[in-house]
Parts: sequence; C-alpha cells; structure tokens
Amino acid sequence: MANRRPVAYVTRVESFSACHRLHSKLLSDEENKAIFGKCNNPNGHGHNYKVEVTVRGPIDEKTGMVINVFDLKTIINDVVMEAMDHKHLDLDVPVFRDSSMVTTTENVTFVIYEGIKEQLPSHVQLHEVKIHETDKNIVVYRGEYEKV
Ligand SMILES: Nc1nc2c(c(=O)[nH]1)N=C([C@H](O)[C@H](O)COP(=O)(O)OP(=O)(O)OP(=O)(O)O)CN2
Ligand SMILES: [Zn+2]
Repeated sequence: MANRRPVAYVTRVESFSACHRLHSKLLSDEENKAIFGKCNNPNGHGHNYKVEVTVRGPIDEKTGMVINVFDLKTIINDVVMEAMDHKHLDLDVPVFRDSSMVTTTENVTFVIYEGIKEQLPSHVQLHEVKIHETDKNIVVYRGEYEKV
C-alpha cells in the first residue's frame, strides 16, 4: 500500500480515585446549594473514576502500531495519575484551584483531553476522552466547541 495506510483507533483505560465538591465561584452560596444539592457539601465526596483515552492514526508499516501503548500509558500517567489520583480536585489541581471551572466530569474530561493532546506525537490524533464518574454517569469529550 504505497500511498495509503489503514487507520485504527487505540484505547487505553486507567482508573483513579479523587474527591471533589461541586461549587461554582461564579454563583452565590444559595445558588450553589440549589443547583448542586448534596454535591455542594463543603466536605466533598469521592469517586473511583475510570478514564478511557482513544487515539486515532495510521498503522505504521514497520511497527504495526498507531502508537506504542507504553508511550500512551506514560502520557496518561503524567496527565491523569500524577495530577489527579488521590487528590482533591478543587484544592490540589491548579487548573481547577486557580480558575472558576467547576470540577464536573465534563470539565475533568476537557482538562484531561487538552493535557493529553499536547503530548501526543504529530502523527497521532486524540479521538476522545471518556470518563465514567460512576457506573451511571459517563461523559465524552471529542475536542468540539460551540459558538456561544
Ligand atoms: N452534568 C453533571 N451532573 C452532575 C455531575 C457531573 O459531573 N456532571 N456530578 C455530580 C456529582 O459529582 C455526583 O457525584 C453524582 O453522584 P450521584 O448522583 O450520587 O451518582 P449516581 O448517579 O451514580 O448515583 P445514584 O444515587 O444512584 O443516582 C452530580 N451531577
Ligand atoms: Zn461527584
């Protein structure tokens, strides 16, 4: 196949434990309570998050790989495990602590997506990051934006 390479998707799954509190610096205490309810409790609460990172790219003719899973694992360790595992997302993770972003799973997914995208080699695209906050609450981010 001289001018064409088959494209494949590679997914790596990791898990991390973290606690958080749903609280917006852009809202009053009353508004926070009304919107986030029990999840606004100042003591916070914890989750065992499951993260699925999927990349897309051509299968290299010589290695048979899109990306070596060892390399993907190293990136995820840096962006997810080192940064978030056994942390309080609101207090210990600078991107949340120093901004008005609420630690919803949507925003955690977005932050992880941006961090992983920065570290991937140029021939590999980040297809999506999916986080299971609980068995019932799952968020996917694919790098899309909408005009507001
Ligand atoms: N759009 C979002 N809504 C909510 C988020 C979120 O990240 N995005 N997060 C929460 C809370 O963090 C909370 O932890 C969810 O917990 P809970 O409702 O207890 O979890 P389950 O749905 O799995 O449990 P059930 O009690 O069985 O419903 C809230 N909303
Ligand atoms: Zn929660």
